[in-house]
Amino acid sequence: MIKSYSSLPLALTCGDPAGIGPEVIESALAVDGLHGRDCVLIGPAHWGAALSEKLGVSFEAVTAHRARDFVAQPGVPSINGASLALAAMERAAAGCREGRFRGVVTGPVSKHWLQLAGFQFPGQTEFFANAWGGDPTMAFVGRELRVVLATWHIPLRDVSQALDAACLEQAVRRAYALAHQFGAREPRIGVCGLNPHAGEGGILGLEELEVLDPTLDRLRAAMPGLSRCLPGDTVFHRQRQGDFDVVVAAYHDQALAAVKTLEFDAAVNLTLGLPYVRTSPDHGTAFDLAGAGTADPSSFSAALAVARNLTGSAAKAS
Ligand SMILES: NC(=O)c1ccc[n+]([C@@H]2O[C@H](COP(=O)([O-])OP(=O)(O)OC[C@H]3O[C@@H](n4cnc5c(N)ncnc54)[C@H](O)[C@@H]3O)[C@@H](O)[C@H]2O)c1
Ligand SMILES: N[C@H](C(=O)O)[C@H](O)COP(=O)(O)O
Repeated sequence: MIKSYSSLPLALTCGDPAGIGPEVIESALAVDGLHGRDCVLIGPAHWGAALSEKLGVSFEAVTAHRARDFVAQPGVPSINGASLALAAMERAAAGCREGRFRGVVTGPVSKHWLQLAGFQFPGQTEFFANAWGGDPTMAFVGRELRVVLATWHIPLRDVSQALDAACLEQAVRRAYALAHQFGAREPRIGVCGLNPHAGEGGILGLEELEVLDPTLDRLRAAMPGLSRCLPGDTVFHRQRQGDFDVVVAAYHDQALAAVKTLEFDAAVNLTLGLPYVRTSPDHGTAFDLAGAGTADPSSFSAALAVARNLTGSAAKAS
């Protein structure tokens, strides 16, 4: 009998084993209604075996590429730890392609340490796009905030050039689809300008007048709820008041400063445009906290919930 898609497990990757990934996964699963029984953990043997015994969750062990017996110390990042995190991502990506997993929730990794271990991508978003095919878009969904990024892992000085009509159109279309997916019948999309006060009529920058607003004006025929460029400093305030289903941000920190300030515990990093669902908590490796047992697992729990929502739950909560 062919397994239905929604009966496949979700892969949960450990993230950097010296960061808070392993412990937030453990804490999240301990209070999870399913105890992760619709999931497969991927990470270091000692961690996964203990959790598997405690919660009955399935587990696949991976090792650092060149040090099979490496054991990470919390708070002490290393090339071997990053290599193990990468092995977990590789296993999860391959498992989706092979029809073993229905999606992936990734633990946080350090881009810096991954690069030292030979990783060729700016982040996990680009890694999974390369592994699966597809043209990714970074998005965050929280309690009240939903935001799609037009650009993300690029230096700030390159944003103006990258933010052309095609880039903005893709972000707007994905924001529109995301709003639909989350139940909006006639999506209202608020779009941040690039410059202070959305350029203030050209006094503070010309990108809005020359590129962004003409693109939005063209797209509005098919998407009547699409704004013109709005000042990025107030658009999230307006979203919380209920004006927009999804906001499109021009660049990484325009979105994430708001998201992480207001909803650090609740927001989820969701990669759009890929053939499989991939979510992640909004926080990083927090090496400064690892091992203390105080890391908040809420964003990981939320990432798991969003992945379940988008892929269909595989089992009944106990
Ligand atoms: N999902 C991901 O893979 C992801 C997301 C963001 C950052 N990162 C990576 O993480 C590394 C560290 O990034 P950073 O220092 O900018 O951000 P960070 O999120 O790791 O830490 C920022 C601050 O928030 C605290 N914090 C983070 N998560 C917490 C939690 N669950 N509970 C309580 N406090 C928490 C940390 O102790 C720290 O003070 C970087 O290499 C970055 O690339 C990865
Ligand atoms: N840009 C994300 C954030 O700040 O939360 C984060 O770095 C994760 O990116 P990837 O999921 O592509 O690794």
